[in-house]
Amino acid sequence: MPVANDTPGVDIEGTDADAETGDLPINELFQSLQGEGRLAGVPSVFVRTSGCNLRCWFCDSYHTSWEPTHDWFTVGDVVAAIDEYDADHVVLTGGEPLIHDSSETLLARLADRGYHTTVETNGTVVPDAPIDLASVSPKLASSTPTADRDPDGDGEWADRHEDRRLDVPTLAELVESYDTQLKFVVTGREDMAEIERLIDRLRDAASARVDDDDVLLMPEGQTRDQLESTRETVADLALEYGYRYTPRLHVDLWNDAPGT
Ligand SMILES: C[S@@+](CC[C@H](N)C(=O)[O-])C[C@H]1O[C@@H](n2cnc3c(N)ncnc32)[C@H](O)[C@@H]1O
Ligand SMILES: Nc1nc2[nH]cc(C(=O)O)c2c(=O)[nH]1
Ligand code: SF4
Ligand SMILES: [Mg+2]
Repeated sequence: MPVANDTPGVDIEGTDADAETGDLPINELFQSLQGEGRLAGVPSVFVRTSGCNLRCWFCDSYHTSWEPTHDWFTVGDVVAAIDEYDADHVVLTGGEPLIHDSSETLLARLADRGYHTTVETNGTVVPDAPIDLASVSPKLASSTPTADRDPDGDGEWADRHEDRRLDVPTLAELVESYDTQLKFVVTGREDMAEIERLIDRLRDAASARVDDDDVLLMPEGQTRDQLESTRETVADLALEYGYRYTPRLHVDLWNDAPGT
């Protein structure tokens, strides 16, 4: 269900509109196969919130970050919409779902109802909520929207993105609190030194283990054609470094069309 846009172009990040009402800005809600990560292939209901505290230049969900669009749903309405599907797995994504306090309420309600929940998050916020799989995608330097790569301007977001994108204590807390996969968007071999350094720092900072097979390399690409040029390189890097590779099944199957 793609939802209508009642507030075109409004930058909801940094506002507390949702905190006042308890409602969630929902960009889309649909059923598909989980396309990424450890649970790739599992039928799941996706809830995509709008608004993000980062601005990756490659964001495949442009209408939740660079130009957020959404309708406001009560948590009860979201639960009712999920219940319409015959599914055991729910994926809460965005945008950045964890910037909204009501995502915690939603996750608690879903746990009470017996759903398995995955949260797709950029790893800059630690929630207080039950989550079965924290699917954390820390953002590398190659994600920064410098003027030459900005999809929407001249690099106005670059400094804010750079300041916010990585916080090792926050990542350590996530790893300690939840069953976690670390899913890096890889643009090329140049990303590997930063990934290795970050994993080392995280292992030093966190009391929980971070195994090599909790680290997933995912090729950057919003379309089949773009993935065509990155996936083999990234698969080879996974083999070389001993990390896991994750496909992007929804791009391979449906070219990341809305609602897939
Ligand atoms: C749109 S994000 C939403 C969740 C959260 N903001 C985050 O970044 O993890 C969902 C997933 O898509 C990944 N992603 C976004 N754009 C991508 C691209 N162009 N290629 C590969 N993965 C991408 C993100 O890294 C994340 O794992
Ligand atoms: N099929 C499918 N799998 C996904 N896994 C993570 C997604 C996301 O956008 O967070 C996603 C998505 O958008 N579609
Ligand atoms: S953190 Fe996630 S939603 Fe936000 S801009 Fe990056 S990929 Fe898009
Ligand atoms: Mg996606």
